[in-house]
Amino acid sequence: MYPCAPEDVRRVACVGAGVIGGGWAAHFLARGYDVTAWDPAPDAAVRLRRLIAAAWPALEQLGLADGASQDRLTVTATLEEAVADAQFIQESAPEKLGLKRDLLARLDAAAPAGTVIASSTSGYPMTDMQTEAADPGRLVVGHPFNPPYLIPLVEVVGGERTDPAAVEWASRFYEVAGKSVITMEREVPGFIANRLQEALWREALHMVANGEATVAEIDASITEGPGLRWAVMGPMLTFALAGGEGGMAHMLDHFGPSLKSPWTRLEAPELDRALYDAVVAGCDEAADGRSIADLVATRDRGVIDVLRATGRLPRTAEEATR
Ligand SMILES: NC(=O)C1=CN([C@@H]2O[C@H](COP(=O)(O)OP(=O)(O)OC[C@H]3O[C@@H](n4cnc5c(N)ncnc54)[C@H](O)[C@@H]3O)[C@@H](O)[C@H]2O)C=CC1
Ligand SMILES: C[N+](C)(C)CC(=O)CC(=O)[O-]
Repeated sequence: MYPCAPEDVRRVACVGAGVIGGGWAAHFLARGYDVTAWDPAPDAAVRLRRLIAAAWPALEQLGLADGASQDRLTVTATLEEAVADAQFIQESAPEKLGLKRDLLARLDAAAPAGTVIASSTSGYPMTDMQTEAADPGRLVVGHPFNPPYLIPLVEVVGGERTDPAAVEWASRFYEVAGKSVITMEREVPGFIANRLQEALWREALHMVANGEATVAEIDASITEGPGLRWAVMGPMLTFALAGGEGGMAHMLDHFGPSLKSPWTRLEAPELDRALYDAVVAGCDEAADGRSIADLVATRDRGVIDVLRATGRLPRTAEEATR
């Protein structure tokens, strides 16, 4: 049914080549795949090659697969050419439901029979996106994190009409391609990680809107605080340690009653013009004159340092050869 086993994939198509599609293309190239890409924007090829070139130093530090090369990228003139021989397709077009529905149906019509098609959507359930496709069984969500070439996690989930075997195939493929995979049994709004991030972001926006904290204070509260722990242990195990020898049970007995109010207090904030402007201005101030390219390079260096420090990457040349 599938064109090949996940282990035998050689050609991947990336459709939509902005921040995320470009990041996926960089990741797949670094893993030694041939990548075809299509994006309707007139300047897409130039932007894509620039993004991949900027990511490449970080990818070299992570370690390139044998034969990996930026030259294995082909940017095609049409969507049909991009997917004609693809053994896996990653869709990363704008987050608009109608566009995703039409595009996934078009990809389904053009792709070789059985090729799995994954959407990078950061929130739409596949059930809502697969409505127009003739073969919805091969459509899955493969939700990455920015940048996909550095952040290991991808959340995989199907829709009501997805064949569970396609979810399994996609999860295995991502693993082979070097990702850390969470395969979800059922659709959940925002998947897992974005649901958590959205809760944090909702509170952050409320604090900016109410003048309770600045953008800089919000960022520092995470990078100087819980963010340091979260790269090592998730929020659950981290809080279990807050209970001392009594672990999570003591933590819940001790703090549960006092936490009930903050859990239920706030609705989504109104993203009005004043809040929009305050968040944008706060981020400009936090960037302190650094360009987006400078910030990307700083983030990439920092994430690699964290991956090394937490043992996900070798710390020294000696460790790398062990
Ligand atoms: N930016 C982020 O942090 C993350 C985004 N995502 C998801 O990835 C997807 C892409 O988002 P970004 O890369 O951030 O957006 P982006 O705006 O950077 O890139 C979107 C690209 O799609 C192209 N495009 C427009 N119409 C298209 C069409 N009909 N077919 C194919 N391509 C088309 C645009 O020219 C553009 O290059 C979205 O579904 C988003 O939710 C997922 C995880 C993180
Ligand atoms: C902002 N975002 C919702 C598009 C973020 C994601 O979907 C994942 C990420 O990179 O944090």
